[in-house]
Amino acid sequence: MSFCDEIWQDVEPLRRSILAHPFLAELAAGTLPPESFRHYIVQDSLYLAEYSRALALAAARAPTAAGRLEFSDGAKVAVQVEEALHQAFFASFGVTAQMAANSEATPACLGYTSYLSALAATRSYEELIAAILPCFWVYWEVGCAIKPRAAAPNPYSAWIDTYAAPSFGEATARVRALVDEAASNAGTGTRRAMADAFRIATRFEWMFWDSAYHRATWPI
Ligand SMILES: Cc1ncc(C[n+]2csc(CCO)c2C)c(N)n1
Repeated sequence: MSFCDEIWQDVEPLRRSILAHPFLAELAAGTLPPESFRHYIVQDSLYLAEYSRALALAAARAPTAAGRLEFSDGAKVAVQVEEALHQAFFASFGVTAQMAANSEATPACLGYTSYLSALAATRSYEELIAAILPCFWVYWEVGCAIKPRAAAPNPYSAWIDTYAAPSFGEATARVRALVDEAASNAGTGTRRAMADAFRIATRFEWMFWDSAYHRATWPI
């Protein structure tokens, strides 16, 4: 079994909770309240800006040309494609540039992005890319799970199609291969730290949707 297969199996209960989350169930059914989706896309814009930085730092530290290419491309795509998707949703869900500019990252969003930044600043390349992987892999799994059972027409179909696209599956497989390669050259301690980083980032993926579903704010 590859390292990625092992860590994927480790987070199986988390993945089950993600797939069963009402945010995704209602998104698939097309019944998710627009206010929850609006909250999600505004927070996701803030997330993507920071995620792109984490990818750029992973690119800078990648020991191989394949890693530098994949992560620098990912950093660019995170800004370009995802923001294009967001702009379209901003328009159709009534989010103005002003609303987006004035929004503040929620605890879930700031927790996730700060965690990635902390790994990039003070931990190994191996841990950083293990924490980067759930963003790809969890979204690919969610896209593939939702697409066949999504209601049609669905106000969220562009979002679903993005993450169920074969090209996105291919990008996920390439990042997975880079994580497997890093793990195969790493010692036991680093592999354990990679598994922890992967699990923590997967938890943050659940928290991100949960926070949007409840339209969370800071408690104080
Ligand atoms: C909270 C959150 N997690 C993951 C993604 C998905 N995603 C964001 S950037 C990227 C890779 C480069 O495009 C992927 C797959 C998201 N949008 N929001």
